Amino acid sequence: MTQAVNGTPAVSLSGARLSYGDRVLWDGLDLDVQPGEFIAVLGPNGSGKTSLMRVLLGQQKLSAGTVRIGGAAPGKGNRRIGYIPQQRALDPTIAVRGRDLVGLGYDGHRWGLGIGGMRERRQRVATALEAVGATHYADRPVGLLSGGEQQRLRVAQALVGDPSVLLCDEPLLSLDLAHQRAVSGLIDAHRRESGSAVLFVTHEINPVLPLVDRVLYLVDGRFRIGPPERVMTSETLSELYGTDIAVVRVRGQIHIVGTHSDLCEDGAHHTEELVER
Ligand SMILES: Nc1ncnc2c1ncn2[C@@H]1O[C@H](COP(=O)(O)OP(=O)(O)OP(=O)(O)O)[C@@H](O)[C@H]1O
Repeated sequence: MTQAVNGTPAVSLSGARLSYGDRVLWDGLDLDVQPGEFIAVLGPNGSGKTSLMRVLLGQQKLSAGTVRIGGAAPGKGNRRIGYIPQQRALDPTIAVRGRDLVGLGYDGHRWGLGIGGMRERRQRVATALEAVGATHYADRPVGLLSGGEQQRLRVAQALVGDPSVLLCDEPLLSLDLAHQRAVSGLIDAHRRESGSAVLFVTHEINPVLPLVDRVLYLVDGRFRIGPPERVMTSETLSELYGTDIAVVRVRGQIHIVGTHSDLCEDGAHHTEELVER
């Protein structure tokens, strides 16, 4: 993990609370994320993971506490946030080409590019497309691409602007194993080379387990923060879920064993780690 040059965390939440009406998603959340740090954000459906991303993007106000991105309030000033949103299939009638979609990620914080700037932009977009294996479909309309192909473009779009904070909301969904590895490798390389802090929402920790510095695990208003070996234990997860949960490690992978209703809000399926008893 890269240490902050001037000691300013890439992301800082202090006494953070988010509630919608009577429903408290999380409260008293203190979290400083250092440049280059990789945080996995875990928790069942509805525990507030995407809402946390929205707070960091400046799209959702905290109910209490403070949030800082690189020392400043989130929002318009923080142009170097890369965001890979939770996947939704794009409208099939969208005629924009993949190459143009990725270009928007480069333009986000640059205005009035001269000729040299345009050349640089073209090159950076081409490199990002190549890195996610999207070059061969970059000139097709994005609406006609498969879910996995669209997802790889979103990853390229988030990385092309060289973000200092990378927010990823289930970026591996609908990717095959080879592309899951390629995408997590790209995110890892980016944070190592440019010191970008990564907050990575996922229901399945195993594909990124070797990259994870700390886990933020949210359950029904409660949370735990710490390295995977401290948070992903039977004791901690049983406390968090308020019921008997067993965490089993098999060949370096983590499996959570509990009943379906123990692990899911409203009985909804939430995790591929789930092993029914
Ligand atoms: N603007 C809003 N107003 C009221 N309730 C909201 C709002 N946004 C989200 N919620 C509710 O807050 C809860 C948390 O939503 P969020 O999308 O953050 O959960 P999540 O942990 O990302 O879930 P999932 O794993 O299903 O993606 C949900 O019950 C959702 O319905």
